[in-house]
Amino acid sequence: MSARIHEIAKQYNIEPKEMLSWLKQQGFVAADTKSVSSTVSKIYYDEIAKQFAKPEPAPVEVTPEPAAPAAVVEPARVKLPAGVFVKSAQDIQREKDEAAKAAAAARAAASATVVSAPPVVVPKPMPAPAPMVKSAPLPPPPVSAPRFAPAPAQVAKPAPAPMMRPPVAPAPMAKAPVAPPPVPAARPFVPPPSPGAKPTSFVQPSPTAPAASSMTVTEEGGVKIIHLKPPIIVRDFAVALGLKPFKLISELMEMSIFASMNQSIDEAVANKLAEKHGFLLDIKHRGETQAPAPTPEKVKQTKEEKAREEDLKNLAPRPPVVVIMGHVDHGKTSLLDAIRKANVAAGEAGGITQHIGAYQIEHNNRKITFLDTPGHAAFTKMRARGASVTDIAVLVVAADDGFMPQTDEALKHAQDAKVALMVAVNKMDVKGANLDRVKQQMQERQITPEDWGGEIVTVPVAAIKGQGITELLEMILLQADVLELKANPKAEASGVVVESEVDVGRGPLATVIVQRGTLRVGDAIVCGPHWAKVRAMFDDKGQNIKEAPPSMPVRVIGWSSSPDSGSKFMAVKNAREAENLAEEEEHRQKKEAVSAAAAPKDTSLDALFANIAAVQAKTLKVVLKSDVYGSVEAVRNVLEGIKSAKVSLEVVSAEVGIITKNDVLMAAPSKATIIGFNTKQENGVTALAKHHGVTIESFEIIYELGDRVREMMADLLEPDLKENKLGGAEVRQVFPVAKGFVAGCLVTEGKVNRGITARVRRGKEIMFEGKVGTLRRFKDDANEVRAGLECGIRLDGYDGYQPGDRIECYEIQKVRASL
Ligand SMILES: Nc1nc2c(ncn2[C@@H]2O[C@H](COP(=O)(O)OP(=O)(O)OP(=O)(O)O)[C@@H](O)[C@H]2O)c(=O)[nH]1
Repeated sequence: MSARIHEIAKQYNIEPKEMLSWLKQQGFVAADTKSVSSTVSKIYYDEIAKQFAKPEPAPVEVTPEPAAPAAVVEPARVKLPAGVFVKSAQDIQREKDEAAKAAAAARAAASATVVSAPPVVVPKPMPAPAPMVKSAPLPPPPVSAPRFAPAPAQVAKPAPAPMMRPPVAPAPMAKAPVAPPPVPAARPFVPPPSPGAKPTSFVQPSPTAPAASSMTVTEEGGVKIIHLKPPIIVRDFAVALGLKPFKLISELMEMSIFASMNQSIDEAVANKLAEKHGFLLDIKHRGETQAPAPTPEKVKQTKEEKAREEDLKNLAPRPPVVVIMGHVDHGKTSLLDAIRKANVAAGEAGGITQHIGAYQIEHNNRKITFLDTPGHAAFTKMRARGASVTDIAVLVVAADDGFMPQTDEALKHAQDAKVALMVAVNKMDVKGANLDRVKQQMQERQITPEDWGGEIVTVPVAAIKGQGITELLEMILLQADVLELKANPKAEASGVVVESEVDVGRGPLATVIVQRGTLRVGDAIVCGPHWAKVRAMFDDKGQNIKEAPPSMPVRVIGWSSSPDSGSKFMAVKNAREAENLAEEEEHRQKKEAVSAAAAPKDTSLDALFANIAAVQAKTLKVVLKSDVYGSVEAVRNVLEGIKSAKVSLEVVSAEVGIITKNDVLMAAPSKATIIGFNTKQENGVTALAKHHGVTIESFEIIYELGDRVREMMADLLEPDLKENKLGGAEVRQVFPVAKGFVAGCLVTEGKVNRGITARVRRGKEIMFEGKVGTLRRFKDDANEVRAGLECGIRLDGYDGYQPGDRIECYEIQKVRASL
């Protein structure tokens, strides 16, 4: 609703032009307004009233009411100039309602700051506003509406509601409880066009509202942060909070804070509101340098710090994870078996032992986890992937053999991995067992046994007889105590994949060891480019379990594909997130592979020749299949260990599973050999392989596999020729015969055969090489003449024998070339 300028001017007895120019000056009408018939928005009525109302008693009177806060202007009690303004009954009712609402709000404002309000408010029109303190004891009287009530009839619905003013704003009409400072009537009203200065503007945006503030909202680690600089303007703040400004205003009112859309609120209030709506405030004051936005690393670091703090609160002891390493045949497997048999965890007896890559036993009511893939291949592979699942390494040394090359290798791996080391001297029962010699060797390697003044716990055992097992386990537990192994079982699960395989019925399976948190059926986990929704979990006895706490090895079902042993896994929010993360990782790996392939190549001549040589070099191509992922890795390691300058080895594929017809079809074009390790063949594979000329070799012992592959590689080379001496004879006489001459000889070594290759040697010089065409014993032909006997020998095509010559008989053997 609005009134025309001349009408307003008339009301205040002011020249319309004067009124127009003042309105323009205040920005209440457009600067180019020329006509006094133009209208003025009712939102300015209050300001106009403040400026032009006379100090004399107003034509509007509000009957004072004893309950001051309810200083509601009863329209019925307002004396209106007769005949000027006509209101319908509904209008009056509405005005009543609105007035009541405003009064209620005003009461709330007053009650927030005032204990008892003065009983009466006489809304005398004050010529100029006496700025009210924030704790204005009285709600502002409904001045503006009654003032404009006499406005011309075309103001169909005059601004009726006596709006309460925000306590922070000047309360122009409210009588101060003490004495309102006398204000000169003509004092010009200088309302800053700023929003906060317009007491009634809190429900109407001011035309001169400040430009949109620089509030920005960011999200870091799931927390929404509003970055802003004061002043905190209600409207902008509402936008940042995602609220309608009116909603925020009403929330402010609930807090007894009355602010218009364009007013500012203080930081404490903003903080409370932000908190209520789940935001954090980042307030930058002037002069403060804007802190750089946190980097993803920073966010990650903060998250990790949080996780660490969380862990510290919930740390609980966890069982040690032990690996057994040592030289071949020193008894690693026997020791693992002995430990397992002797110490089945209570209540688990009767379960069927499953090889899942790790098992857990109980000793003295405490659990110990053993990785049951003996040897260091799996261990090193895990380390290569950055996984350090092992706490203690037990180095097995046979008491009769002592330290051997692989013992040293295993020792180096354990030391590199910085795991706690213990030595089990095995085979103490065999003849020739020498514990002291082993200890001596330990000392030489700077791993002095405890009882020799060093730090390395050394336990003599006889795995095959089960002797010393208890002591070994006790020592392991003692070592675990020293290490103070702890983990937070309450965290989200994370850990390491120990082994994986593909089961025909159940799909990919993987044994994992939880390192932190507890893994539960139903959890979603991600492991590099693989993910799983845990459908079921089994322990090493094949028993179904629902939860796996830290250090517990479990076989997990529900994988999208076979994860790599040694890779780390972690639980995430849900399957969708797991799948997304796995996809991202797959994409990243592919990209990495593509960019590596596209990397500039060495184009030097040397490189060119090296390439030509490489092309010419023979290559043995291998398609590898194995029962479990751990074995694939182990076999691959063995194969990669075969080095040759003459033949190279190319593993076309290395997968878990049985040998299938597909493998044959894949191997055929590249003439690859299929190598199976501990795995079977699909029906019909043999026939298909024969048809395509594909060789399949199966092994159960890894060293045999290595040897055979070496042979196959060597077979690709041209064989080496080796002379095999069969016999020798000395020429004593030369006899003429019909066709030439025969050498009369004494066989001095081996034997001489007819048809064999021989050479005639005179001193160091070879006179002739050819076949033995004639071999006679006396006058008879002979096939073979042995050492010590005389005979006649003639080589086809040669007659130049002389007494004293030597006839050497030999054969050329083809032997496999060496790599
Ligand atoms: N007398 C005796 N023989 C043992 C003992 N421990 C193991 N053996 C024998 O030593 C041989 C090798 O034992 P394994 O347990 O297979 O040794 P390993 O280190 O696992 O061997 P690889 O798996 O080939 O590396 C087997 O014939 C065992 O019977 C022991 O305490 N006393």
